[in-house]
Amino acid sequence: MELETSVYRPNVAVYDSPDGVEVRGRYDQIFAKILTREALSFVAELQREFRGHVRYAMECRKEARRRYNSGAVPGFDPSTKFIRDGDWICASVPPAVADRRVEITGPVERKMIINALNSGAKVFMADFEDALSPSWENLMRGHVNLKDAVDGSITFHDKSRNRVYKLNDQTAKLFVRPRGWHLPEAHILIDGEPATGCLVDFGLYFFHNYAKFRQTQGSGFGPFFYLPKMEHSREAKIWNSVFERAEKMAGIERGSIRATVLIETLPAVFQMNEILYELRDHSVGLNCGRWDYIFSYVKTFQSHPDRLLPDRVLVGMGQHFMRSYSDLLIRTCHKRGVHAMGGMAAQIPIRDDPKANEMALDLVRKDKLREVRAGHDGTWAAHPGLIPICMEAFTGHMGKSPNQIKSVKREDAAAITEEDLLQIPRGVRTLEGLRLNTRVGIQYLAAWLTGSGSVPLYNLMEDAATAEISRVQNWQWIRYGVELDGDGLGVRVTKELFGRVVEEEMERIEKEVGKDKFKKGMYKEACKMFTKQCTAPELDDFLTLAVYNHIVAHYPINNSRL
Ligand SMILES: CC(=O)SCCNC(=O)CCNC(=O)[C@H](O)C(C)(C)COP(=O)(O)OP(=O)(O)OC[C@H]1O[C@@H](n2cnc3c(N)ncnc32)[C@H](O)[C@@H]1OP(=O)(O)O
Ligand SMILES: O=CC(=O)O
Ligand SMILES: [Mg+2]
Repeated sequence: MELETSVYRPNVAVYDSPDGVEVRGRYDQIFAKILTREALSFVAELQREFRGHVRYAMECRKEARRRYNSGAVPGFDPSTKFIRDGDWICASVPPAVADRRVEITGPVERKMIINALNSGAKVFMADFEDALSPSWENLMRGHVNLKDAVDGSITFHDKSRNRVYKLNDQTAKLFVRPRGWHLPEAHILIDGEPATGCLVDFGLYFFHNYAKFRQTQGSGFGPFFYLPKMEHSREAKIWNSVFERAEKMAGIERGSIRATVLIETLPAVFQMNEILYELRDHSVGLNCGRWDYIFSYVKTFQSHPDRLLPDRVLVGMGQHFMRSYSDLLIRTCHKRGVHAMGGMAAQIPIRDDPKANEMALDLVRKDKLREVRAGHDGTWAAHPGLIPICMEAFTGHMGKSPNQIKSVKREDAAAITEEDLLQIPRGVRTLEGLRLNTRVGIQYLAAWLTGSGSVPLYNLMEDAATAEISRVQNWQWIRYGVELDGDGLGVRVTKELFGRVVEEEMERIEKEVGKDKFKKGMYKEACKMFTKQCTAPELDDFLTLAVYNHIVAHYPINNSRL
């Protein structure tokens, strides 16, 4: 089916909502096929059953933040030692996803979905999170696209190239990543309050696709999910209960739904066993979400001036704390019988410069070789052009074995300590680092405000996680007036210096993107928001949460039942 959402006209129709559910997003006949009374009822049931648990989990996050802000550091929880020491394993891996050596990720856009499913990767992670700006239009089109993808009917006509896209016979297995627990969905009110974003994402996708998915993609299992940004196993426990609730509603066997949890917050690295334990009937492993993990390191230590990060470009997987995290994740997953997935290299192919392209591809190759040699079972690719390199690295090492779960135990990683996981990253802090964070942060935010959640900037993939690093690093350097190395040697980062950098970088952005695009885009608004965030007395928890209201578009006429 070709997706043609209706052109805008004043709302005269409304969604058929159950009691207590109010849809405040634009009405569209195509969206109405997703927002059915039955699907909305299911979302409302999830919201009503779990909202208290979610609220409590978010309060616990705040409480932990207060402790870290008073000088505490995260560590292993003595009260759950029995789980870490126990001999349990997770449910066995569904055959359909035993081999996940290369996974491509991308937002839930129509053409991207088709390209990703056809890309030759083993898995496609369709993203409602880091790679998506969660506007009503993006979210609802995303659901329409996924439904068409699961039933195999998805097509896309690129009119500018007169090219029609459709699915190949062989496609990647689909995983869906709902938003994190912290994000609301302001266009759907349940009992007068915005719904929890991830329950909307999960609920609508599950409701419409579970049957077809299990038949065509999961060989009796599924649907499959990626779960982002958790900080504690109590959050995994909520997901486990959500899955059980969904399985019951659908009348399918317990343990059908499977999910990989991203370990992408610093507190969560101390909870990996506990997270797997909570999800042991629904787990297909853990993944190293390296970009949010770096962001979380800064956020966790926002009140620890002795733990400042060096330039963003220097915080790679070679840093001791990052290597320790990846090694311990591999050991933990393999001990529990599940996949230990690697992460995303930020380099993307560079079309117009063969030499720079070769250098970028070489960096990706090295990153993937490091991952497979360490014992990871698969990795992420940001772009179809990187899949052959990732495949070569993993297949070169694993051969025909679908994964390394049984063959690489990494017993040596049992010696990794709290100190290893928290070790301060080494490197210089430079004016160029401050400039790059600023230039990238503003351009990313401008894109996000206009509907794009992942963009190429300076030949790298930028999404919400990488933009967060830019924001919090600037905040930290300004807050503690760090002394710069390199060109800015001896100069301290102050609000005044940052103000000058912002002005100069805005001029540079205007030159680079051209006056016309600069004027039409939301660069000035983005600059204002980014500057405010970097200079705020208190660090905001999430950039995308702080600016979310700017992409909310309510249609009150929807409610008048004309
Ligand atoms: C930190 C994390 O959370 S990582 C996970 C979240 N981030 C992501 O998923 C990022 C995914 N990647 C992307 O969004 C894109 O690759 C970008 C924005 C980085 C670069 O996009 P572009 O500049 O448009 O790439 P480019 O022009 O080279 O694309 C060439 C072709 O590849 C396709 N393509 C690019 N990336 C992807 C992808 N990830 N999935 C599917 N297709 C893709 C394009 O659609 C295009 O197709 P076409 O030739 O049929 O028109
Ligand atoms: O979601 C992935 C990350 O690196 O962040
Ligand atoms: Mg992430």
